[in-house]
Amino acid sequence: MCTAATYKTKDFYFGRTLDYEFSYGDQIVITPRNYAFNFRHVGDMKNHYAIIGMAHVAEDYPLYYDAMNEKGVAMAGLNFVGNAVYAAIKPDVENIAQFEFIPWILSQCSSLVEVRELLERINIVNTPFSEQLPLAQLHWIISDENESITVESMSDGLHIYDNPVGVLTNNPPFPQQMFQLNNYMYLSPKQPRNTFCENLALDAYSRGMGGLGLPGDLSSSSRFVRVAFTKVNAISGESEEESVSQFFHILGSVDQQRGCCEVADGKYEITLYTSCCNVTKGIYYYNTYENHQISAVDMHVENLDSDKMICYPVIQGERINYQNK
Ligand SMILES: C[C@H](CCC(=O)NCCS(=O)(=O)O)[C@H]1CC[C@H]2[C@@H]3CC[C@@H]4C[C@H](O)CC[C@]4(C)[C@H]3C[C@H](O)[C@]12C
Repeated sequence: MCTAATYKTKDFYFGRTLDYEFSYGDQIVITPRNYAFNFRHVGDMKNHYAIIGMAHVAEDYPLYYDAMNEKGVAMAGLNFVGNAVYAAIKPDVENIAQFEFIPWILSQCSSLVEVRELLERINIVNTPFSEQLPLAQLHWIISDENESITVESMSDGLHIYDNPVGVLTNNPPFPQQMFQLNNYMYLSPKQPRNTFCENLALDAYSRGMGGLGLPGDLSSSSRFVRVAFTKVNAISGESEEESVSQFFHILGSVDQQRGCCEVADGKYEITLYTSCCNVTKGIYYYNTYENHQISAVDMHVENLDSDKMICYPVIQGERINYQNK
């Protein structure tokens, strides 16, 4: 399971949790403007917008999980198992392998308007990266500071949905996730009034009762509702520290603790990492299950005109700030 969300203060923020029982081995990867992307079916792209994100690197190629570009567009791939179906190669369209989708969009789009145009010509195809890395069944959220969309490639074709709430989890398909929010329209951060029965002396005996009924479990539909409620009500100051801190709290509402979600005998899904892109400034923040401290990589510190990939390892291990020794 995974969860993605957007957040706006002075700057625009986008990020995700990546929940799984093991890591593929990931790094924070920058592909500068002159790194050549050799697309499998549409040829080489020698220059493009610079990209930063979390990726597994194989054969000098960044297999991005989530990333943003220098123009303010961000996107993430989340599991969509049992529903994702990729197409066969077709003539007269842009055939993009599923693992190329993030580079394809982020290398050339400076806004969601441009993303929508590019998506009119795209065919997301079932070409695997390699024998060792077969097709991942994913769907995607793509955002800029003005809007978000969800992209789902299914057996009945490619679906592009407006995503007015700016969050995504896993199954079921996005329209069903949005529909279930109808069931929670009564939730509120305010204390409830007694509309149950005016003759009963009901008492709002605890704070937070306006949210009673918000699902608390780790299923993807429950995480969708929970993170949506948290995100739409979240308030913070506008500074970078206050915004980033608040963003981690929003995704913290759907954090997965080891032991609570068994996926096989003795194997547990956990939140391996949480990311927070400052999409306006090109700074990639993250923390991990084993390291709560927020680390950051700023793309604009690098030579973005280079033709070589730039990689930073994920920093693991808790750093505890002892105050008296
Ligand atoms: C496992 C993750 C989703 C986590 C998740 O949602 N777990 C819940 C399970 S459940 O849905 O709740 O049952 C996903 C998210 C992004 C994926 C990579 C995308 C690039 C690349 C694509 C290639 O084709 C295959 C290898 C590749 C490195 C992919 C590996 C893996 O697939 C990644 C990490």
